[in-house]
Amino acid sequence: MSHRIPVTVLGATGVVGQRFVRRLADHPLFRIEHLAASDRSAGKRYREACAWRLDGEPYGGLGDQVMGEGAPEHTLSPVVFSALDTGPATELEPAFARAGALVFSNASAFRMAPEVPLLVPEVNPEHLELLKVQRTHHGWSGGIVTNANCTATVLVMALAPLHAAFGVEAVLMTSMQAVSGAGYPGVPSLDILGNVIPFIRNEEPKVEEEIPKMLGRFAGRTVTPADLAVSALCHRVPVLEGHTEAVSVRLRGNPTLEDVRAAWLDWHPEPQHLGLPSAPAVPIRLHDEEDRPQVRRDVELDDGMSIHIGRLRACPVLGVKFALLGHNTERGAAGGSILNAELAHAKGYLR
Ligand SMILES: NC(=O)C1=CN([C@@H]2O[C@H](COP(=O)(O)OP(=O)(O)OC[C@H]3O[C@@H](n4cnc5c(N)ncnc54)[C@H](OP(=O)(O)O)[C@@H]3O)[C@@H](O)[C@H]2O)C=CC1
Ligand SMILES: N[C@@H](CC(=O)OP(=O)(O)O)C(=O)O
Repeated sequence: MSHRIPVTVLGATGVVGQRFVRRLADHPLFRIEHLAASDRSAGKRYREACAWRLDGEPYGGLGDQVMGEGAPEHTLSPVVFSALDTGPATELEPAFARAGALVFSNASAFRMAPEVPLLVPEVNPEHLELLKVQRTHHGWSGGIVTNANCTATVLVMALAPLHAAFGVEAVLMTSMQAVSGAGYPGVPSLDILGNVIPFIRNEEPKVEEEIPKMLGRFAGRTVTPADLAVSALCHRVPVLEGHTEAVSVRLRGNPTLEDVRAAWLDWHPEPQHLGLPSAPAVPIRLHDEEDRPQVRRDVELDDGMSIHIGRLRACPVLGVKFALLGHNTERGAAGGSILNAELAHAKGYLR
């Protein structure tokens, strides 16, 4: 496996960063060269810089690796996975791209920049070509590819087959989001235990603007956002991992529930055709039981990379409604970013 591409993980101490490290520990295409986070962590061994919070081999076997300074002069690799907070990402991600790295980012800093792909490989693989526009625009040899907000990622995977088959006109989505979405230490236990908090800062506008970009049409140089209305109502609930979403949609032509179900079942997107290592065999798992999907029973299936849909039924207001579930820190973060990098590799952007 010596030909694996060296990578840097920025933000390696955090909730998402640790998941990157676990996934990359035995990845067939990538190997971790550098670990970095803030100045607080630089110079420490990885095991001293943070407490490992995941199952599996602690620290991905890299507990003794000394953490570097998160700047391209110190920790440049051809591929950079960024699990940085948005503030430091705004400065550091372009610095790494300028220095020649292809940065796969989880942060929201550049998601809506017109020249930056906002990528979910099953949904809009062609948007990756924006990298060429980006490189010309900035004169970079590297680049930035972002994944979407975790709530938006799960939602867009459910909407994409419906948009392709019928056209989505309107979406109303109410989320119940896990505490891991707020990073570590996140929401204080005294605030969230036995409680529901009907506010997550900036979450609703992110979902409402990211969905049309991802479903938008790429015409060689730009993405024209899809013409659909999205309304998001976001809530924090006392769940560890997994965002549940109650979704109502209005589709063109008022298809039947059977047509909707067939559109999901007939969806065979590009990552599955390409056999990308992190692509789940079945990206959408449909549940027929009356009380599924459930976080505790379903969200870890397929290493957290598939989404789950159940309770499909008629909506008297918008036409169709269903329950949706996805893993916020895997599909919605680390796993999604690594899948983006696998797609870039398959398309020849990485050697
Ligand atoms: N959690 C989730 O479900 C999702 C998160 N994201 C995004 O991923 C990113 C990481 O989130 P998450 O892991 O939850 O957050 P955490 O708060 O758990 O981790 C933040 C990471 O950023 C590092 N960091 C903080 N300040 C700086 C700085 N000034 N310079 C360099 N590094 C710094 C921290 O390092 P140190 O330990 O040294 O302080 C830590 O490694 C965020 O942009 C978030 O919005 C995206 C989708 C889903
Ligand atoms: N805000 C999301 C997680 C997140 O970090 O989103 P974003 O990457 O858009 O900042 C949540 O709290 O569940």
